[in-house]
Amino acid sequence: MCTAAAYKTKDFYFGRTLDYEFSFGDQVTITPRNYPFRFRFQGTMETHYAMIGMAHVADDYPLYYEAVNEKGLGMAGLNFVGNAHYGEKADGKDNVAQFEFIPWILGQCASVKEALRLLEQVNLVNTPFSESLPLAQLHWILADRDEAVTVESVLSGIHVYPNPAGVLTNNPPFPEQMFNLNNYMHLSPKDPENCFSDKLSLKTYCRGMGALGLPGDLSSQSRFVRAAFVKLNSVSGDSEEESVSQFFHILGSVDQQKGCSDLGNGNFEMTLYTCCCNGDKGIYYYTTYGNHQITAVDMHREDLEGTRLIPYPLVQKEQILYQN
Ligand SMILES: C[C@H](CCC(=O)NCCS(=O)(=O)O)[C@H]1CC[C@H]2[C@@H]3CC[C@@H]4C[C@H](O)CC[C@]4(C)[C@H]3C[C@H](O)[C@]12C
Repeated sequence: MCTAAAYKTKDFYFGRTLDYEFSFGDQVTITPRNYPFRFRFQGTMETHYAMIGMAHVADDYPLYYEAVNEKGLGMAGLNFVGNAHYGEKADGKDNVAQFEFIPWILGQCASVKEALRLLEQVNLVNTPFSESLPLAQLHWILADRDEAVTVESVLSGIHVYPNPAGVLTNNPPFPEQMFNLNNYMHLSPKDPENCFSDKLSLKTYCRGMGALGLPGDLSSQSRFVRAAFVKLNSVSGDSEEESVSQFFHILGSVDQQKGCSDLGNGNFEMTLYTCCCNGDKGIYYYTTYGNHQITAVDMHREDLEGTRLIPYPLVQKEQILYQN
C-alpha cells in the first residue's frame, strides 16, 4: 500500500509513502531538460521540463514512482491491483506505455490544467518495460499548487476525477474512496458535543475525542480516511522547515511498521520511504525505514541543461546525533 498527499503553505508540497516488502533499488533521480526520452510509440522527446523524483533506473531510463517537475507539477503512481487496465495501441491517440506516463505528463505540462488537455488524448498501453520489469497495476494522483486530480485507467477507459481531498491510497476505485468519507463527516478536531441523549450527562474526559472513530488500521480505505482527515485539518507555519516537518507528520499518520502487515513467508509490508517534494523549489526530501533523518536533493544545484540522468543512492542508515 502507499499513500500520497498534496499540501500547500507558502509553497506547494507533494509526496508519498511507499509501502512494500522489498525495494526495487530506488534512487532519487533528476532528469535534466535535454535527456532524450525515447517513447515506445510517441518518438523521442529531446527537450522537456526537468524533473526530480524516486525512480528505479533501468537501461539508463528513469522508471519514476513519483516526481515533480520544475514548474511545480507533481505526479505519483500507487498500486491499484485488480482494477488497473491498460489497452492495446490505438490509432489517433497518444499511445503511452504505463511506465512512461509520469515522464509523458511531467515532461510537457506546467499545471494540472495543461495535463487535463493532454490526458484527453492519452491511451495507456499494456507494453511492459522489459521481461524482468512487467506491468505495474497503478493509478495516479496529479497535483499542482491549485488543484489535484486522480487518474484511473480501467476496463471502461481512462477516468480523471477531481480530487478535492488531495490524497490517494490504493483500492477501492477513487469514487468509492470519496463516497466512504460520508461515513466520517462527524469527525472533528474539536471537542464533541453530547448528541447521544440529554438524559445522560456524557462528558469529554480527555482531549482528541472529536476524532473518535477515525480508523487506525493499515487497510487502504482506512489510510485514505486518516490521511484525508489529518491533511485537511493540518495547521503549520509556512517556513520551509515547518512545512516539511508538518508534511512528514501528515504522512506519519499512515506509516506502516514492520510486523503489522504479515504477507507470509517472513515478508512484511512496511513504509520503505516517505518523501516530500517542494514543487516550487525543486527540492526532494526523504526519510527511509531505517533512516529517520530527513535527507534532501535540490535539483537546482545541478545543471538542468544536461543530457544525462543524475541519480542519488538513498542514505539508508540511521544517523543519530549524540548530544554528549
Ligand atoms: C510496489 C509499488 C507500489 C507499492 C504498493 O502500493 N504496494 C502495496 C501492495 S497492494 O496495494 O497490497 O497491492 C509500485 C509503485 C510504483 C511502481 C514502479 C513504477 C515504475 C516501474 C513500472 C514497471 O512497469 C515495473 C517496475 C516499476 C519500477 C514499478 C515497480 C513497483 O510496481 C512500484 C514501485
